[in-house]
Amino acid sequence: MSKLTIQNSIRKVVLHCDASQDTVRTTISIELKRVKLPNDLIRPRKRPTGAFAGYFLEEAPIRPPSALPPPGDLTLETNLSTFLGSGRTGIVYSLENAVLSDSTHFLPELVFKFARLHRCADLYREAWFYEEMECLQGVAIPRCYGLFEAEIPPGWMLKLIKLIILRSTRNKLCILVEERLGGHLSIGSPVSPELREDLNTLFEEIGHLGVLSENDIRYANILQAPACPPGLPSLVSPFTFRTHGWRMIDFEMAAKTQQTARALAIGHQEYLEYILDALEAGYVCDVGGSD
Ligand SMILES: Nc1ncnc2c1ncn2[C@@H]1O[C@H](COP(=O)(O)OP(=O)(O)OP(=O)(O)O)[C@@H](O)[C@H]1O
Repeated sequence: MSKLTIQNSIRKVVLHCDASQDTVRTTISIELKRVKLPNDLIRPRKRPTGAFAGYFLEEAPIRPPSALPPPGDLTLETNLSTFLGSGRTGIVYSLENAVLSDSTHFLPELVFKFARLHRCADLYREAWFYEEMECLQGVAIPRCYGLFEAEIPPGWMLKLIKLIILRSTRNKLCILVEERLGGHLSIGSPVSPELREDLNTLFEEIGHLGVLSENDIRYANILQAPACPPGLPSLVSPFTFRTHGWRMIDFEMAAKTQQTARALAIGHQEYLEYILDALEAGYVCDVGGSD
C-alpha cells in the first residue's frame, strides 16, 4: 500500500516551465530547494500596557512539538496547470504531470503559490504560520508541503501570462506548496446554522495557538476542504475535537499574540459574521485586510 507523503517529505521541487531569453523560447527546468525557516522569524506581539488582563495570557502559547517524522528527501517534479487565483502576495496554480522521486508515496493534489515581485518576505511569513500551526494542518488550514526557492537563471523570463510579473527585474523565485482545496462559499444562498457553526468554530481553532488573523478573514480566504477521495481526509481538531468542512488560507498578515483563545475567537467571529451576512444578502463584504 502507498505510504502517505507527509508535509516534510519533499526536499526539492523541479519545475518545468516555458521561458524565453531574448528571441530564444524553450522549456527550462528550475530546481527549487526547501527553505528552513528560523523558529523565531515571528516574535509574539507584546501585550499592550493597560490592556484588560482577562483577555491576555502571561505568555503567548508555545508552538506544540512537531508530530512529523524526520524530514524526507523526495523530489517533486512538475509542470504548472491551471491558474486558480491571485491576491496581493501570490499567484496560485494547480499542477500537472506531478511526480515524486519515490512513486510508492501518495501524492495529493497540490498547488503552488508564487510570491509576486518583492513579496517573498510575505510568503516566508505565511510559511512560518503554517509551521507554527502544524497541528491544525488538515484540520482548519491546508496541509503545507513547504516553502521552496531558487534563482531564475539571469536573463530568462518565465512565459506564463500571470507569471510575467516574476521576470527579470528580480531573479528569486519563491513558492509555497499547499494541498489543493475546493471552492469558495456561495454568494446569495442562505447560510445554514450548521455552516455558520462550522465556520465559527473553524476560526476559533487558530486562537488556541495565539494566532490572530482578522486582517486575513475575507471571502476569498475561506475554501472548501478537499474532497476525500481523491484528497486526504479532514482531521479532528486537537482543541475543539471537531472536523471541519472548510479551511482558512492566507496568513501573511497574521500575528502571534498573547491574547486568550476566547478573546481571539470573539474578534474573528465578528469579522466572519459580516462576511456571512453579506453573502446571504448576495454580495461580498471584506472588512479585514483593506489596502
Ligand atoms: N490551497 C489552495 N487550493 C485551491 N485554491 C487556492 C489555494 N490557495 C489559494 N487558492 C486560490 O488563490 C487565491 C489567492 O490565494 P491567496 O489568498 O493565498 O493569495 P494572497 O496573495 O495571499 O491574497 P490576499 O490578497 O488575500 O493576501 C484564493 O482566493 C483561491 O482562489
